[in-house]
Amino acid sequence: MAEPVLQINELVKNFGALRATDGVTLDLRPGEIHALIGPNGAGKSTLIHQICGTLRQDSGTIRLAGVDIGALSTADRARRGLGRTFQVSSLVSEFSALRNVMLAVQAKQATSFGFFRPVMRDVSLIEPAMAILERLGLAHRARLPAAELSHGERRQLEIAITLALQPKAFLLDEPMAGMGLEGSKALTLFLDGLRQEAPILLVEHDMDAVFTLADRVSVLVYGRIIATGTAGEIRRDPAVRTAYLGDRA
Ligand SMILES: Nc1ncnc2c1ncn2[C@@H]1O[C@H](COP(=O)(O)OP(=O)(O)OP(=O)(O)O)[C@@H](O)[C@H]1O
Repeated sequence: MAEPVLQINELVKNFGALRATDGVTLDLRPGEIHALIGPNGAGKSTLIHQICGTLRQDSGTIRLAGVDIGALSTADRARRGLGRTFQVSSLVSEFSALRNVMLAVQAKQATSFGFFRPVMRDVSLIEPAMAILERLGLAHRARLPAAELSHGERRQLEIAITLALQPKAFLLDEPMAGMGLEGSKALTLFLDGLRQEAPILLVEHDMDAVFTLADRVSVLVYGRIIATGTAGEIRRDPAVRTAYLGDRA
């Protein structure tokens, strides 16, 4: 079996007496979408925060492409190839959609080549940034300030920015939230192709998207993974049905 791109081992995080993640072990293999589901308060966000470094784990390890990143800053983890979208927007709202993506393209070039140039004067950033906006169906909105985009378009723009950074693994935290039916369908189709570029750890409440996309699903309940398997296996798992899915399976 291929080496995992991301390997999380026995991760623990306590908030006082509450154990929010309780020995979580999971991996992300090349080319896959691994969905993480579970009820509200199960510890999904806490886990994502630990992987990307905004929260430090109490114990356990996080390896990206074989390297232990568990003690690195958030920025260093991103530089090493952890591509994360946030539940809370990371866009510069007064900048155009295009300029937001150009900044990300430039940030990637700067880590690769070690220098910065003024963004808007750098025409070499426009073409790759426009190509990414086109892939997300946002090219026609390129010149609008991010603040004027719809909620769904801003979520897509965040993915565009993450894509521009050419990560080794994507961490997508509820990308379908607030997207509407058509938006969710389009994003599902897009994510289906995105896994070829880098594997995706997908935290998502939209079960249609999860069961359509995920190669594997892990179910987190009270900070522990109670099952990992294919969509079919998870749907049939009696413990999962009791703890979470019920008649949604
Ligand atoms: N900073 C914090 N301090 C104290 N408790 C926290 C903190 N962050 C999260 N928790 C608690 O940890 C548990 C896990 O919360 P978390 O937000 O990770 O769950 P979640 O699965 O992401 O939920 P949701 O699906 O609602 O986003 C909850 O009981 C929550 O109240």
